Amino acid sequence: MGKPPNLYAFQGTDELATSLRTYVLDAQANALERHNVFRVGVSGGSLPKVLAKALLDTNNGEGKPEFDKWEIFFADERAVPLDHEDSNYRLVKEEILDKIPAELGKPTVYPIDLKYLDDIQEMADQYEKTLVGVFAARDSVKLPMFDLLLLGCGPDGHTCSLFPGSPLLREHDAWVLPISDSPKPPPKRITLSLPVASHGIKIGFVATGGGKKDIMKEIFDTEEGRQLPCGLINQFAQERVSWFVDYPAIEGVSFPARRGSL
Ligand SMILES: O=C1O[C@H](COP(=O)(O)O)[C@@H](O)[C@H](O)[C@H]1O
Repeated sequence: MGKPPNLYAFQGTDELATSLRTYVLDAQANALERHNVFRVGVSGGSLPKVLAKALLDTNNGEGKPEFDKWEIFFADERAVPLDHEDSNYRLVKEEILDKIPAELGKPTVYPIDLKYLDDIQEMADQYEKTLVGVFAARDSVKLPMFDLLLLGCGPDGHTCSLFPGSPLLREHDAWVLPISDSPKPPPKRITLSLPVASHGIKIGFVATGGGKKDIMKEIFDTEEGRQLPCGLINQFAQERVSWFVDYPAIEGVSFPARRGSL
């Protein structure tokens, strides 16, 4: 039995962003030492804004993101054009990519292939092929191992586009899955599978605001919550998981949180 996930709580998003920066830069340093590249999977939703605060404040602490060594993948993506308001790529581009100061370099980004907007099975297969190309042949690597996965938590406990009760949660072979009936619009999406989403060297969740407190209590304090997608990642990845939350998001949560620092 491994150690439980880490739950770090902060007064507000400024403090949260400062610690998230330290966490990301630490993951970057480890990755660059290991293989001179930093492979990161990111989510959409509320995450990119907080991540931008963490990464783009050039006056914030020691160390800097070395973006020219970053390879950015999408933990999930909606089957829409890249400039569509629902696109996770658009969100990450507008919040982060477009604002990276030139001296920090440019990351390599892997968006979905728009050729397959009408065939999400093919879109998922192609994104999986992209991962295979980067993480080495599927036969030799059972699962791709991201250096860092940065995930969100929906108010129903979903993460990536893995929703509570979805049959996709039982998929153990594919790396990337299509979903055509997402309960949250838009319905057509692709997502990393649960085994891949649980397999990062580090997995950081960000959840902020009082709107998340009920689901945080469920995930951390109840047996049913441990079966929700976020709870399953907590179970599978244990101490490789770190949650970055603000105080309103854990109001009433009994699971011990470390407050104010990493
Ligand atoms: O639909 C999605 O929702 C989740 C959670 O979003 P949040 O706004 O509650 O943080 C997000 O992580 C995922 O990437 C997105 O496609």
